[in-house]
Amino acid sequence: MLKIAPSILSADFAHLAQSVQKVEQAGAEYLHIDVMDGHFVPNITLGPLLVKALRPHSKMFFDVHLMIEQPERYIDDFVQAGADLICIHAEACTHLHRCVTQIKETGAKVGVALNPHTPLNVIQYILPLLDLVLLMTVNPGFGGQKFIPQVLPKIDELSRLIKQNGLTAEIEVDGGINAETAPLVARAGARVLVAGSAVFGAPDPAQAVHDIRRAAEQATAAIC
Ligand SMILES: O=C(CO)[C@@H](O)[C@H](O)COP(=O)(O)O
Ligand SMILES: [Fe+2]
Repeated sequence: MLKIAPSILSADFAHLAQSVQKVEQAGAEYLHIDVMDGHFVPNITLGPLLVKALRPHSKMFFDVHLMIEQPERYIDDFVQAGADLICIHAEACTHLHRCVTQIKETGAKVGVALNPHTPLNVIQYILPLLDLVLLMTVNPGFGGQKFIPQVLPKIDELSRLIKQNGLTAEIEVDGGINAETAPLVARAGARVLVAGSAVFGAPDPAQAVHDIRRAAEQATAAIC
């Protein structure tokens, strides 16, 4: 089943709880929370305190995307704050397997994110441990960037790898996803679609969630 994950990076931070409730009522399954440290990426966003503040306002699955160096320092804090899944960047971890294991031991789900240029083989041997692989379709750091189409064959390759090996990891895509690009990534095999500016920058965020889902579902229905 296809899941829509609005990214709060493009939401109105002064009215965050209301913005989150709008997309939850529209049926979005995941809430994508972008954490940036000003080192791994040039931008700085938010920390566990904000996740904790939002938690009582939503039953959505909190998908926390850590764009931070040495994420092992903050995993426990984000899980205690209410994260359901922690996604770390392969490029930000010297000991990726150790970080993945640390997340699993908290009881949270675990994801690994790959930048557009990073090959799939960096996660080849730990793929069976993962609940989710996040393929970045922009260079991380900012919302509102243009989709990078060169990632499409990578989505397709990962999708085949997961199927061929009988694995269960979900493929998430993040960056430049809207009703035009959603069909492309869904056709390639992505099943969790992050959308920030296309949802929270739209005049009607609830309608935007429906439009992205419909566009992706029509594309996958056409394959079957
Ligand atoms: O992780 C990131 C950016 O680094 C994303 O989650 C963005 O928030 C997506 O924003 P849009 O490209 O959908 O506007
Ligand atoms: Fe993200």
